[in-house]
Amino acid sequence: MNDLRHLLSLARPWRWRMALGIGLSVVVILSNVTLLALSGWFIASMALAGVGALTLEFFTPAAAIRGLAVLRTFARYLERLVTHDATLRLLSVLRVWFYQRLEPLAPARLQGFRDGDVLARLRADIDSLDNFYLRILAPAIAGLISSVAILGVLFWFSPGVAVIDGVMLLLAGVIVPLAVASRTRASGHAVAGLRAAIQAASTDLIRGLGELQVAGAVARQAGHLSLLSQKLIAAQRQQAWTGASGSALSALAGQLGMFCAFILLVGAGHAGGIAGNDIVMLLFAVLASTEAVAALPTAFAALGVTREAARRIFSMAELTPAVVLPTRSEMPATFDLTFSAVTMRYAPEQPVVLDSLSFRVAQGQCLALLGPSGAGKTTILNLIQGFWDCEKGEVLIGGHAVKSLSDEVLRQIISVVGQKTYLFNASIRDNLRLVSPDADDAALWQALTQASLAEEVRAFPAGLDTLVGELGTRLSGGQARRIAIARAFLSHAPVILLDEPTEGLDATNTDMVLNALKELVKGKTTLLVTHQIQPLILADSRLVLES
Ligand SMILES: Nc1ncnc2c1ncn2[C@@H]1O[C@H](COP(=O)(O)OP(=O)(O)OP(=O)(O)O)[C@@H](O)[C@H]1O
Repeated sequence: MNDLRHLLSLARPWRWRMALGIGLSVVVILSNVTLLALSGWFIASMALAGVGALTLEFFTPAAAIRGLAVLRTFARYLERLVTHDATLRLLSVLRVWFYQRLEPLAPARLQGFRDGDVLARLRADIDSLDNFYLRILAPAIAGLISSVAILGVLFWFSPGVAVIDGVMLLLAGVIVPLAVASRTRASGHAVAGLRAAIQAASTDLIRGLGELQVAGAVARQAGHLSLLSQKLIAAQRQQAWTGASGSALSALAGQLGMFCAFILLVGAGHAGGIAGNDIVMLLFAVLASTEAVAALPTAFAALGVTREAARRIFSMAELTPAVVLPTRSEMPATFDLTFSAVTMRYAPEQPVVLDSLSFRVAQGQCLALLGPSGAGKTTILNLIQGFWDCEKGEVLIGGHAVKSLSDEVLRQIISVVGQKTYLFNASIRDNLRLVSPDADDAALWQALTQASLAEEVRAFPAGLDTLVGELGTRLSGGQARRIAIARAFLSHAPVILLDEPTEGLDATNTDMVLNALKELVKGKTTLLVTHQIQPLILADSRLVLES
């Protein structure tokens, strides 16, 4: 329930809009009940007037019936407009709010989650929260207010009928929905979990299709996905069945209430306590009053999914980032890089990766980091980028501790060229503008020339508009690497981190990349991680780490 309360606190800015939606729902329910009751009364009165048992002025009730029909249609339209508007506004803000909380968690805190799972939280779980106000909170509050109003009016006519209707509303609007919610709690958890598992398995299937095909494992992965889908269908079917059974029970309670009221009212009618047309009106009112609570059983069937979705979102959003960087900081005046007695481990129970490591890279110099696999070279790059914090010691840029610099400053002063450059499925222009959104074509061509890529891009029919494909699959490995170098030129970052910049490239591409990097690192403080010999021509000095 805490998660749902948290959700409500995020919805505070729209509380008046939400209250208006609930108010309009009450108007719809009450106009419907009144319309049916008044129509029943009117028809019965007309019949009695027809046999001369009653004289009737029929203009006023006929006009009221027309007025109520118009009111209920108009109020229903407005209610849909206002409640959906409030819900969509809440969801859009929630998505941005969640993304803003995710960003500082990457990459350190998100490594324990599968990509598909994070995506499912951002998309499907947030979508599930539309149930909360639209299908659960608003109908429940509107149902409560309308029920009290209906029972008040019934009590004025006949306390006995009010008691019968009260019991019926309690049964249909409280007991049945609560029973439905408790029966669907487990399947609700399962639905949210299975949706995330399906998202993760589909991501694996699409991303690893090449490997799966080579290993002949596509059918196995597809079978796993199909199994998860069947489980999801079974869980959703169970929810739908329970919700539908709840609705049937609620409707039955309504009919039962009307039957009991009928027996009571016919008895009262015989005793002369109540007129025939009023009996019909009250019976119709009892029957129509089920509308106040009719939506609740199916709504409460969705409560489990909604609660689980809220739990999954808030439990991730409440994680503390591995490093909390300040929101603002000054820009260092110089850009030398210092590790001062740095001791680092990834978790308290894990072994030490760096043990009292100290070194300094003077501004404009390039230091090559060498050492066996697992010695901690990538860890050093992670610390400089502010992705992780060290246990002891300090990492400084221009005399400022990295963790005292804001995220914005760090991203401005550091540029990374690694073997795994993420390219978006967009044009070359858009991929370059990622680091410099305002760069014009002249600046982009200059960066491409500096990265030794301009000639090849000119040769593409679409030039800068060439689409690079998913993860840059339409470019060669060397071209993708040189896009990363062009980005580094565009960013003008004074600190360059090179992580295996020529790994996996053939001799020609290695030469081209190294020529571009020679230009890039001129005058910049550079840290080069490599297992290869050729990139060492970039380095002014070397540091060999022991395993
Ligand atoms: N995110 C992480 N969580 C936990 N342990 C990690 C993490 N990243 C690296 N390690 C561990 O830290 C140690 C150093 O890893 P690191 O990647 O820094 O080595 P490396 O020198 O860059 O290796 P390689 O040359 O193979 O890339 C390894 O034992 C590794 O298992």
